Amino acid sequence: MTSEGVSNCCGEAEEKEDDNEDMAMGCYDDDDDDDFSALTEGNPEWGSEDGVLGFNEGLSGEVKPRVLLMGLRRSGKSSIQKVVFHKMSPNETLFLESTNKICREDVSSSSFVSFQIWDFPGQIDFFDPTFDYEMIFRGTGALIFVIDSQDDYVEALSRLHLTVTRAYKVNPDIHFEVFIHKVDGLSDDHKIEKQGDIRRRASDDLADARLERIHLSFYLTSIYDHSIFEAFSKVVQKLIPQLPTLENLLNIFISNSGIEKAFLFDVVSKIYIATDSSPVDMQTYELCCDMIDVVIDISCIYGRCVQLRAAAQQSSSTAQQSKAGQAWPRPFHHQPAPTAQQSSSTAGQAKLRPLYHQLDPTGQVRLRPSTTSLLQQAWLRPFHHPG
Ligand SMILES: Nc1nc2c(ncn2[C@@H]2O[C@H](COP(=O)(O)OP(=O)(O)OP(=O)(O)O)[C@@H](O)[C@H]2O)c(=O)[nH]1
Repeated sequence: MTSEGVSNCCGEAEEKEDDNEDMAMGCYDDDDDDDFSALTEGNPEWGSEDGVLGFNEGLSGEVKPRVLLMGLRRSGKSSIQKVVFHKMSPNETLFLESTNKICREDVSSSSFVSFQIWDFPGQIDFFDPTFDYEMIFRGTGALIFVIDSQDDYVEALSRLHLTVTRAYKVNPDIHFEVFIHKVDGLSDDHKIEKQGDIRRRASDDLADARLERIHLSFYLTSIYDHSIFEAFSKVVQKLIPQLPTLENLLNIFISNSGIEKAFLFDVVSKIYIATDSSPVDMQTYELCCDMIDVVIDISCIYGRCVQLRAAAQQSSSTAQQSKAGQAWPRPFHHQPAPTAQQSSSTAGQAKLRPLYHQLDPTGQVRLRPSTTSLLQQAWLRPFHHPG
């Protein structure tokens, strides 16, 4: 399953010309001028009367569930969005500027994966009377509240409580997801301890407000490993009404094929939208993610990939190659020159870079070290034909 549509909130637009893949970028930047005032009632503090959204669009087209990313400033909201949906490398998030307006992103990977992500500025006070939070929460499927685990989380917890209780009153069907984020800096014991403490305090706050019925799900996440993809997978799965059917099909698939574990992946984001009912082992998930990279790398070498040269232009100035990554050097001659639109699509290049980032200035295709090592492992392993 490949991603057809992902929209970018930062004014970049890309179109991928491929038979089956279109990436439509919807932008909510200074150029848009729509109904955002309906939300903010013209409050310029939100920085977006020229910004973000068409709230009437539900009337004209399909209504997609919303996934809201909320939390205090610098908790990591935009980084999560960029790493998961734009393939930004985690280190690049160090240079992200603070978000000062709501950004909406359409993710339309397939008929199963279709939602909008709204990234809220940390400093936004959406309970200001001039801010129509009811309108936001009404169409929301999941609210992800991001807590920086490396910071003092007392303020974050009171903000979480306020957000959840308000949202629940407007829409009790929202799934409340708490990402205890940036856990890469913590030891395993410390992670568990933090999670327990945050869970206990959040539950106590809800109990004090006699709102025990609100269910919060907690995840330990970091953009520096696969935990953020796993957590997002679980969030997205809750928005897929066909999930039980998909799980059943995967159960049937593994019981009839002898395969140990099956995931149904959205290839580009590496979110898995369903798996069979056996428990998910993180290492298996990571291995599958790496194998997807291998397949993409190889299909990029042998498949039809009109944007490769555009990616090469981007990569040639940035790629730092390690010796281990120089497997399969291969001259690259047959790609058509990019159209003006393609070559101007910096968003497209950014997205392609992690997938194809192994093109050097001379046009040699080079695989990522992880791809090379996986291929080596696969080739060194004895092959037993089932027959
Ligand atoms: N160590 C670590 N740092 C992270 C992680 N995720 C994000 N960061 C860093 O946290 C800082 C803030 O990230 P942002 O994504 O800009 O935070 P934000 O919540 O969108 O901030 P606002 O736009 O101000 O609301 C950046 O320097 C990121 O590199 C993580 O998983 N681990």
